[in-house]
Amino acid sequence: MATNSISRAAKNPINFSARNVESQKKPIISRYLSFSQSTISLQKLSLVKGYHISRKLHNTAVFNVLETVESRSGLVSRTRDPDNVVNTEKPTILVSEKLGEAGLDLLRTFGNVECSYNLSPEELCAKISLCDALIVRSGTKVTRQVFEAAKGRLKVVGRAGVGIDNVDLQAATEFGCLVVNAPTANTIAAAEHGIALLASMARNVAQADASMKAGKWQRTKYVGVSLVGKTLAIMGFGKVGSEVARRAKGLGMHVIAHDPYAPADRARAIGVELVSFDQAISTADFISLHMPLTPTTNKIFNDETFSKMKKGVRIVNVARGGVIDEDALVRALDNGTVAQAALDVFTEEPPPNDSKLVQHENVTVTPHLGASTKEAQEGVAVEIAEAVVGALKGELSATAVNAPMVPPEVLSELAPYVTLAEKLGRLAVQLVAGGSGIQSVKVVYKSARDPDNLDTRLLRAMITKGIIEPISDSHINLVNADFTAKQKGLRISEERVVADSSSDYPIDSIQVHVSNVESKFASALTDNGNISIEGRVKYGIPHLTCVGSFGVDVSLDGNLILCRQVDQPGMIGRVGNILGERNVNVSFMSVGRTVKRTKAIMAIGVDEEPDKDTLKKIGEVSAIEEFVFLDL
Ligand SMILES: NC(=O)c1ccc[n+]([C@@H]2O[C@H](COP(=O)([O-])OP(=O)(O)OC[C@H]3O[C@@H](n4cnc5c(N)ncnc54)[C@H](O)[C@@H]3O)[C@@H](O)[C@H]2O)c1
Ligand SMILES: O=C(O)[C@H](O)COP(=O)(O)O
Repeated sequence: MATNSISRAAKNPINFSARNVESQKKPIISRYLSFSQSTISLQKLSLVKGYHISRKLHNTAVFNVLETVESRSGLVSRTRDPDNVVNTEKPTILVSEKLGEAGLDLLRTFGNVECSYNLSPEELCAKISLCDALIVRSGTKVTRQVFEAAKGRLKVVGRAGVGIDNVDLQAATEFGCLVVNAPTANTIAAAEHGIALLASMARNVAQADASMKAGKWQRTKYVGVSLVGKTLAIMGFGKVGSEVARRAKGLGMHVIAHDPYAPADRARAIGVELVSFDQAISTADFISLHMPLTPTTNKIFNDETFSKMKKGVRIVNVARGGVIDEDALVRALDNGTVAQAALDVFTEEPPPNDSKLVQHENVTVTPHLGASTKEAQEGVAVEIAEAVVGALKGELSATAVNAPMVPPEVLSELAPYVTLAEKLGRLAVQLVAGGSGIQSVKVVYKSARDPDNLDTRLLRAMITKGIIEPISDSHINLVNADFTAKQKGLRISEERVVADSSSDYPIDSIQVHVSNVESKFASALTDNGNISIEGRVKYGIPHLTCVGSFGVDVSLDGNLILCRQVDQPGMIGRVGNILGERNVNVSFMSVGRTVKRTKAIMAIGVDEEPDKDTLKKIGEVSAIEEFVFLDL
């Protein structure tokens, strides 16, 4: 087989810096975000045509160039010159929450900076149509109404911090507004706050302080517990979680962690054992939460999971309030399952004044202060100022969270392959067994095209998106895919296999191989121990064509059940009946086998998600040896 290797491990990722991209294909976004002070007048003339970009709904992540926007003369704000001779045209940057001085200074070198804090939603909407950029923290809600009120002028929203849950990303993208964040500068601050809460909770510092200020001297009431020798479970072993682990080890704690997607060797390197969710919560004396808020982690700490914890466990949360069912936590505190909790984040911020959780005597609270150190705020301010200025200049940003930058002609040809790529990524990650930790993914494109005539950056980004988004709150696109993969220790390499078919079509097939992991569905593993899947586009529709060593042919739409069974008559009917009886509509079925009457794989597309009982019934069919349900 002839191979033309274009391997690009994340060690040497595609450089999306502006300089590099300039020499490749000029990104569309720079055509309308370009904003250089020296050449602004010429640019203004050349910017009479820009592009309005929208993101397709429903997870496809295909970004469409919708329409050209006739005139963008509103791109430039006018500042009155003191002598009233010339108009110095500079972008206007609205900063709606406190930002470090170093960041403000940097912004002032480039634009007119207006700092207006505590704006009501109406006041923000009234101002925004005069602004080219908006910088916020977690306290400003950047809603669809804000983008509507901007009337096309707002070009970039900068989130001075990690979480972008206060920005309506869908609306931002629809309105052609870039959103950038500052994901790394507050990691240490958040980790230090976690440790501060851990230690002060264990020694009742806040309660004892309040008691003394109330004129009491209660030495026996506030006897604490020691940290040394205790087991701490870190839930979410990412940037903040691993820094908390390092510090807790320094305090003499035994640290374990649960993170289904973290590489075991990164944990081992700092002496932390990765364990299952149940093992972590049932053996820990202290639990510290550092996972993102995603549909999977929403209220993951609830009545059921609290009941599995060691009686008297102590919990710290500096991640997001929504990962805890707060009513269940109050119950667990009341019945003594949880001895104490220390919380920096809440489902609703600020929480209501009469919140039972906040008022609970065994709870220590801080008002979302994790990132609030002078150092972190300066760092975040500079990180976000650089990103916003870069975006206003038309440069690509490594921390963009919603930037579609694909030339329209490339996009229209690749669109179905883009969908295929993301779905293969989503499928691959769902086939990985919890605890395995993905480190290395190889993507193989079979194509008759000359490599120079096939730009796979978007496909690679979408595979990365498919792999990372189900397990993280990161938003992946062409700009930030490599950056995010690298941050998560995920190496993605690409290889080209030359096909002898027609080069009218860009790609014959895409294979995704995940190395050295265990699989929830053993049949997805090939002889070399990798999870391997392959897909193709047929009549414009993405299809799954291979799972492990088994050929199948199902369109990738809705949900998928994969079953391995003894190859014998009647299997399709039996499984089909179970689904039919429970009103689950089968959209397609395909059976693949290696040798007749031995083993076969059945791939079943279903419109609805079958309930647990239905899946159990499928598992009970005697000839079925294993099965897995996959959400596409
Ligand atoms: N309180 C604050 O001021 C503050 C400051 C910074 C970050 N944060 C929050 O802390 C959290 C972690 O931030 P980070 O920068 O370390 O992010 P990160 O992306 O580096 O780490 C998150 C980790 O959680 C893991 N994860 C995903 N799903 C999981 C699951 N179901 N179970 C266990 N682990 C899972 C991911 O694999 C990843 O390793 C985020 O929610 C962030 O918003 C809060
Ligand atoms: O997501 C973050 O970066 C933290 O939660 C900090 O938020 P803040 O900028 O509002 O302090």
